[in-house]
Amino acid sequence: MAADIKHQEQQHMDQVVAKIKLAEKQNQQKITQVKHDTHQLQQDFPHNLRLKTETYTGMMETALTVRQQQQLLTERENDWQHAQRRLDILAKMEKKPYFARIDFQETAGSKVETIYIGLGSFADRPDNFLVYDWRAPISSIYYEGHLGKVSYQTPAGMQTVDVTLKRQFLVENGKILTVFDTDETVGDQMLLEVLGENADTKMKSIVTTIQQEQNQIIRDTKAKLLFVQGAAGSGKTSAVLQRAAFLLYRFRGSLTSSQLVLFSPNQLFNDYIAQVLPDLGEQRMVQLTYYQYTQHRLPKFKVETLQERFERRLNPSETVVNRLKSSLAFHQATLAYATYLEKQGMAFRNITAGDQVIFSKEQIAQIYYSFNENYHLRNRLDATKERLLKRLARKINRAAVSDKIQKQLQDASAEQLAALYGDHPRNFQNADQELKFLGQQLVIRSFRQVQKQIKRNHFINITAQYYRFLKSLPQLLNLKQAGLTAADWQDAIVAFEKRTKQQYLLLEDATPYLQLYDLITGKRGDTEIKQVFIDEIQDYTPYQLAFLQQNFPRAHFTLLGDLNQAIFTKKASYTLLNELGKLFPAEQTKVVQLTKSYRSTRQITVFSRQLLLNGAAIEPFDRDGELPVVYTAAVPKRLLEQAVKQLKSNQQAGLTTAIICRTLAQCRQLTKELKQSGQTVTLIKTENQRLAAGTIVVPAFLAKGLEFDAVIVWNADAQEYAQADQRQLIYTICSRAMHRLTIMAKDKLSPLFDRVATDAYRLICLD
Ligand SMILES: Nc1ncnc2c1ncn2[C@@H]1O[C@H](COP(=O)(O)OP(=O)(O)OP(=O)(O)O)[C@@H](O)[C@H]1O
Repeated sequence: MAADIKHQEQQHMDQVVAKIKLAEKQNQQKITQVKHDTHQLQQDFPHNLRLKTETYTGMMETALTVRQQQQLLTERENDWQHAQRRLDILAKMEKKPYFARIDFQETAGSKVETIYIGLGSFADRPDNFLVYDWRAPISSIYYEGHLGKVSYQTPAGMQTVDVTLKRQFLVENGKILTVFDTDETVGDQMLLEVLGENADTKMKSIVTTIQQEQNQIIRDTKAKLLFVQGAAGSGKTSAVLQRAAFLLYRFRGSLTSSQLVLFSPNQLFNDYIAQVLPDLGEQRMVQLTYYQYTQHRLPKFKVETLQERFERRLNPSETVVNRLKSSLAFHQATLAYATYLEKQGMAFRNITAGDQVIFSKEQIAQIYYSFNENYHLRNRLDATKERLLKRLARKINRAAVSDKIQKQLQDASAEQLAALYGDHPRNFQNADQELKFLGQQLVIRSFRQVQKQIKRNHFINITAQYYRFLKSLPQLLNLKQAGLTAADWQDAIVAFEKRTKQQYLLLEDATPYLQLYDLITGKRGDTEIKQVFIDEIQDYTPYQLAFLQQNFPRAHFTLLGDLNQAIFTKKASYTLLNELGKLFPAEQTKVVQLTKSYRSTRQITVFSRQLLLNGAAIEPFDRDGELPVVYTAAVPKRLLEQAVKQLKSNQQAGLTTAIICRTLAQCRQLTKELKQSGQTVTLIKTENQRLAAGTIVVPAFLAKGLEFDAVIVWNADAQEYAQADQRQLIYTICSRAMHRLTIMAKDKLSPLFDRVATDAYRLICLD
């Protein structure tokens, strides 16, 4: 019976594949035709073009012809790109035309309809869809429910159908390997197959096995803020990438991938996920890290790096200062300070030429505050610039006829004078006019730098301004309420001053600094960006989110995170959700929880969730594996020997291993030792590296968001992980493992593991 079904389905697939191949051929012909047309257009163009430059109408005519030619070429180019993209999708579909079949009835007694769902849609004639795109409204029923009545969203409203069959296929190269008939949303069996595979260095799309709750994230089009809190490995990153692909499809014609931005935890991660959108047949979107976003706008500073942020140890008062600078209250204070600056308190720099002061800071301040109260900071700055440029022009005119300049002109050589004339026609009314003109040219040259300083806002001093803001803070908010004394705050200001002298900015200062800068210069947000996705949101501060919201005023935000993996913001992350409520109105916010973890085997998830104080809600996916193993030894050499053995055993099982240490220094040390023992390992030192194949040694802060077949947690002892706030870190590290987890500790395992039941792992003492 099953064999019959498989046979029939294969026959159907063969027919579809044949039609896809035909379409590929036609597409290829179209591409060849477009290429030929383009080539022809370019060749013929010089012959068809008659340059008419004598008269104005002639010139206009020529310009018009050139424009038409450009338009034709652009059209061809678009046709070509479109056909090429279609061809790419067809080539993929030829190998795997679809992965599911659904039979359903629209109303009781009506004809049973059958649809097939694949990576893209395919019709052999208009409206005769042999395959539906996974993002089409009707495809939603595959992801949304069991057999029986299922509702799905269409542009015209909700539709309900009666699903009578749900069939999934595992396909390779046009051949059906397995057929699953299921009553599940997306059957566990199929998921098991997919999850049992070994990891690649690139993330894969989950299009065939998207789960119901993930589908809600992917297909939401209403929320202005979509907040996803999900356990490690629950598919947040996967869902957001599918979501990007979905939105591009749903709003095709009005949304392009350049209007999407993804903020990711580090560059390594960008490399890891880079292939998903292209695999789904879409173009890549802009991906960047928050560090890149700020550092690029602060070229004169060295902004704190990920590693520095992670390894920096804060004393109690620094922790409170850090929390304050990260808060929405501090953001409010920045806005309030900007309002105050409309009346007084702006810090200016002299405008100079060499050592001569052209406009003093007092003069500039006087101009800046001379405008009436309707002028806000942006207009004030623009009006000041305008006034300064006018005054500069007057200065130039006066100086042009001064004795000093006229004397210089008399001494000038013929070449120098020719340079001053430039292209200007030499039809002056009289000699005075001519000398004035030459004088102006001479002065303009020496004042060019001054003009630049004015135009580029060099007369405003942002560092001094930010410093003044910090000093004014006690008037803007209640320090005591924030848990700080005046003396603590004073210390923080001194520390800031010291750092800025070395051109160094902590990440906690970088954002307020930029925010103040933007308020003063009136920088407008980027209205082109329509969707902002932020992964690992727990590592962002409320201040940063407020800043991003201002920078992308038209965008919808999708924020994904796991408060249990807050390895940078630690406890502070728990206030994030609260603070978010202040940024986005509740009626435009949707919160989705993902509790099932797909990445790891049941044993690994059960083990790692016990590391958390509130991990009980995390549901393991029922995929069986080995118990995690913990090795302890008093002699470090024993652990190293065991690590080498473990690497070999992992390799034999076909598993790629990542050894994760807490710090980069430990990674370096371990890499050295492993290499001395003859192991081939790659040390991941920076996020700018590529994820190499084979064993890697990687510090915890770079392993964020990634996953590996096997993980070895190095130095998991009491010395290394002693503090309560490292609980999230150790959870993050352990939850990177898909199939096998090994933990190595010198002497005694860290007390952070005390909560884990002893039957959740095997403990082996190597002494
Ligand atoms: N519906 C699904 N079908 C198949 N695989 C899935 C599905 N959902 C998640 N996975 C797999 O689970 C693993 C974890 O997914 P992902 O990295 O998206 O989770 P995450 O929530 O972002 O994790 P973390 O917070 O730990 O970084 C990936 O290998 C992904 O392919």
